[in-house]
Amino acid sequence: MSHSVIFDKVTKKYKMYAKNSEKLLDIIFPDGYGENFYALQNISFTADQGDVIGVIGVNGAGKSTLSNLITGVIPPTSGTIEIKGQASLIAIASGLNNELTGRENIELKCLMLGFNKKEIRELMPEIIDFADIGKFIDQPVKSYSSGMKSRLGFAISVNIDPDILVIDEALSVGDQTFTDKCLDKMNEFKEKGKTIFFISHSIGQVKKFCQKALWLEAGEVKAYGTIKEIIPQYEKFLKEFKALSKEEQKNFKQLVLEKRSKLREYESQPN
Ligand SMILES: Nc1ncnc2c1ncn2[C@@H]1O[C@H](COP(=O)(O)OP(=O)(O)OP(=O)(O)O)[C@@H](O)[C@H]1O
Repeated sequence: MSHSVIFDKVTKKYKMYAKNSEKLLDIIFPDGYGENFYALQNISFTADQGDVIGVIGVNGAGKSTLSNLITGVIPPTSGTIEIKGQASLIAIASGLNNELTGRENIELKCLMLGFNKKEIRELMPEIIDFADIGKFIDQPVKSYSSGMKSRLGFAISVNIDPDILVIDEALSVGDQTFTDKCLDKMNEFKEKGKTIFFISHSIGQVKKFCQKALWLEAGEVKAYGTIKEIIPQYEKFLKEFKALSKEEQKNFKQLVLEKRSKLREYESQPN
């Protein structure tokens, strides 16, 4: 069966409250309290079978929100997400229960994905071998380093053979040997025609691994196309962005949001 991911005008809104009491008041008087914050706004794109897409954008652009939406960890506020095939998220500590051991987490995730006990017994050694975290596999996840969590998350996700794989910064932690092992596995997936979303701050890795790029900026799609089209534009942007002071970088997102809101106001005015 072929698989794809279709986002149609997807928005994820969060409410921000200055005080906890405002949060309570908002339950009693909906929309009277708190400030709307759009982590993603009006996102539309299609990813087909075999697409390997690098999701790029500066801190806070909305990359992790997008990966959580694709994998169903969070629901959209509005718009529709159509996922054909089984998506699996690889993110540091994603879906791992801190109180359970590594082994128990493997069982839990596999059960949630519909595997039976026999299938889990067969998968278990492969996953443990890939994670390669030694005796820690029988320790609670709360005692793991972020590298170990990433190893376990990656090992579970790739060994359950999903159709759609979302890799959220998994390769930014861990040693080179593990990174190489992950890249090998990802290349294997690529050859099998899986759909892969690769969320990364490393332009080098995106260029090496992906054919397409989805550039998010302040919660919207700035551009979506081939690596050849998008990366030179993004590199130009990043060069200027990095030349800003930390304070200016922080203000940048606000400036983009203000400009966008002004443009929308202008567009909605009658001629
Ligand atoms: N649960 C939440 N409540 C409120 N705001 C949130 C929540 N989750 C994310 N956000 C906000 O949404 C925006 C997008 O966050 P997201 O983590 O998706 O960005 P990102 O591109 O993955 O950033 P980074 O590269 O730093 O990981 C940020 O401004 C973040 O503060």
